[in-house]
Amino acid sequence: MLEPTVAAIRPLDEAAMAAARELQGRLTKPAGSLGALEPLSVRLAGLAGTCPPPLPDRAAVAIFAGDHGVHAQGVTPWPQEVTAQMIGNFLAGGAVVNTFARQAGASVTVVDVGVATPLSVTPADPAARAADPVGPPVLSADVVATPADPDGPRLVMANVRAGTRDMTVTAALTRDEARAAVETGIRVADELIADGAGILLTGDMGIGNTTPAAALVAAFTGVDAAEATGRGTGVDDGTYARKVEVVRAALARHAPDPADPLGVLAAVGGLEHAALAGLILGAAARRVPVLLDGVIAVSAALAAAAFAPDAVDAMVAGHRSAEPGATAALRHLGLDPLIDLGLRLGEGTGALLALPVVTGAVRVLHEVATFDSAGVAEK
Ligand SMILES: Cc1cc2ncn([C@H]3O[C@H](COP(=O)(O)O)[C@@H](O)[C@H]3O)c2cc1C
Ligand SMILES: O=C(O)c1cccnc1
Repeated sequence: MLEPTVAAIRPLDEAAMAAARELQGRLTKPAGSLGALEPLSVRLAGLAGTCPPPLPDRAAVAIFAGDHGVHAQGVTPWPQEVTAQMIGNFLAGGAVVNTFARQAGASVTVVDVGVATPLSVTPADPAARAADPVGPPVLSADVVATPADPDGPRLVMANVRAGTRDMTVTAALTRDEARAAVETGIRVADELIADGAGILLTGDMGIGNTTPAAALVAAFTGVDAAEATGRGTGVDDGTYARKVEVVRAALARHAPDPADPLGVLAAVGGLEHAALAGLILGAAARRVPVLLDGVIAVSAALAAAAFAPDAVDAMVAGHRSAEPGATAALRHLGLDPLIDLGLRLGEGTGALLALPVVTGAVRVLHEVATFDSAGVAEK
């Protein structure tokens, strides 16, 4: 599934981009006055292969959740169980991502791709659902399916393994495990797009996951561990110094080759990072834009770009995370984030806040009058 998906990722459509540039020049506004929205609208036309491109409606955020063996190195103050507990919160609608998703009108799909704590949700079946109509929406499927409440958050059970191994001791994943996670992400993208999603948004949950994110950024961009590593959930000075050394030690142990993205993900990645790389590849192959969240997302985007350089054309950087590794990754990808609010939460929150900007960029091409049609004089 990985290889055909990578092979399906093609360059942007030049004719559609030329049409979008030409249309931008005829709309009733000074040329260039919409700043970054103009090249974004042109790129999305090139991605869709048509001008105007479809409105990015029926937005879907996919939150990939996983745990991390490197948690044992004391890289975060939070207990590992919080990953599973937050999944319960996502399904109950109580997390920040749920609030922003409701505001944006986006669906929320949580994917357990590698949580270590057994989830305290029972796989739903229609009979159980009917008996408990107000219980949390749960699914038992390794693909996205329609839950009893089609508008509520849903869970996809696709656990590859119960957390990664400690990357300072051994490779976090085998190549087969990394591939299984990437292919889960591709499948989730396929299912969400088949369900009608016009744009995918990346989300993540995994206590400790800013540490593998930093290692991925260093491996793919070549920046030093200190430049790639941030304070995550807010670690103290001692923990931060240890975290930098953990990233440095993992890179020294594995010497990951950036030309072998599956090898990098296996050595120092996380299951949610690998699945996010797959989601991005799946979206790019189907020529649907993917709106990136914070440092976990952009570290996964580096892997996706290493698999398929043209996948970058499908990526929109939602925001600039406060994590320094995010800035290093965005620079490497050549992406400018749409908003910069000092967020450092993850879950998909920054991507959701940026969604109206993307929609606005496209809606302009659909709705704004031309100088000709509106009878407005040109300069
Ligand atoms: C309550 C809570 C909710 C979160 N939502 C996202 N994260 C974010 O913080 C974690 C990464 O930070 P670190 O590497 O420092 O552990 C991930 O779970 C990420 O999704 C959360 C973290 C916590 C504690
Ligand atoms: O940038 C992020 O996504 C992020 C930052 C800190 C903690 N968790 C996620």
